[in-house]
Amino acid sequence: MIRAEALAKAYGTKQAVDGVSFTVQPGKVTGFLGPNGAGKSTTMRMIVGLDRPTAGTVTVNGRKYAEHSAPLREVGALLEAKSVHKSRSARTHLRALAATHSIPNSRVDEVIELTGLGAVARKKVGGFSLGMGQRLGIAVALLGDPQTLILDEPVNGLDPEGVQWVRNLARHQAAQGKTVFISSHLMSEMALTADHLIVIGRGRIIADAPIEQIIEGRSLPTSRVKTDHVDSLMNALAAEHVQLTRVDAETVQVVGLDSRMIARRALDHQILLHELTPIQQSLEDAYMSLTQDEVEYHSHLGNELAASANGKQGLK
Ligand SMILES: Nc1ncnc2c1ncn2[C@@H]1O[C@H](COP(=O)(O)OP(=O)(O)OP(=O)(O)O)[C@@H](O)[C@H]1O
Repeated sequence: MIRAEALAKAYGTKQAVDGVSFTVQPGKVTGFLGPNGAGKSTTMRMIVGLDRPTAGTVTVNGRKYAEHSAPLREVGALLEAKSVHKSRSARTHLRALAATHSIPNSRVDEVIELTGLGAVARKKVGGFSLGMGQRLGIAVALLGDPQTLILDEPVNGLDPEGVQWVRNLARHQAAQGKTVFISSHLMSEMALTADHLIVIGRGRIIADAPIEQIIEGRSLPTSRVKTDHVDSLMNALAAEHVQLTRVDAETVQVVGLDSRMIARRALDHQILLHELTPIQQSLEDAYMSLTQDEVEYHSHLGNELAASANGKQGLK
């Protein structure tokens, strides 16, 4: 279990992490999401003692990272900054790390196998692709068979097979009762991987809940309705909290009314509907709506693309 209490980090006048409190529970995959510069890496670095908090505390299984006698056996971490001698082979690197924690060479062979590095384990790390480097980072994280796994953007640079492999690995570790904390920009990936989400924006927690709750909590009911009497239907449904968009001559998208209420209003006004389809919001939509005020650098083009993608989704 990871517990942060009023954890904060300032770089000069920049408040990178602004007093966050959260708990990451064992037996689950917890996703750590947030826009660029939100404070994810800084938080993760503080968990493993690579950055010193300016205020607050963070513990892993009740102790600060540095207070664990064999940290590699307690916490395995893949963080963005890697310190690997480029002229060493992956195997030598892993063996050197294992030796510092009295981890047997047989475990080195196991993690090489587990991370699919078998074919390149004797090659120099300097020549590794980004994906191979990520796999080596994950092999290091797994070396001590730790109770807690912290992975910062683990799918960066991985091909689809690699992405699926990370997902299975995370789920498998959580199923064994381990604490798994993963940061990612890929909402769609988190939807498939995480049980619980902590969302951070500008150094503050903006959501901390099971994944379904985040999707449901942020989404207004949305439906696609077809009728031969679009104008009459739009008049019948019009209200301050309801958004109506005419999609084509017979289709309206309705946001802010559930489908039961739409059917009731149509019946009251004697309007025949020939389609009424509730549309599920994606995690991506929920995330965009949560973080829209928290992004450090807004991209207008990005927002327009997202809006048009959302519109398209509603029409599928
Ligand atoms: N060493 C540093 N010195 C100064 N500012 C820093 C340093 N490290 C991070 N920051 C700033 O702190 C804020 C949080 O950065 P951090 O890397 O933790 O965010 P992040 O959520 O991991 O972002 P990304 O997804 O882009 O990696 C950013 O504004 C960043 O510019």
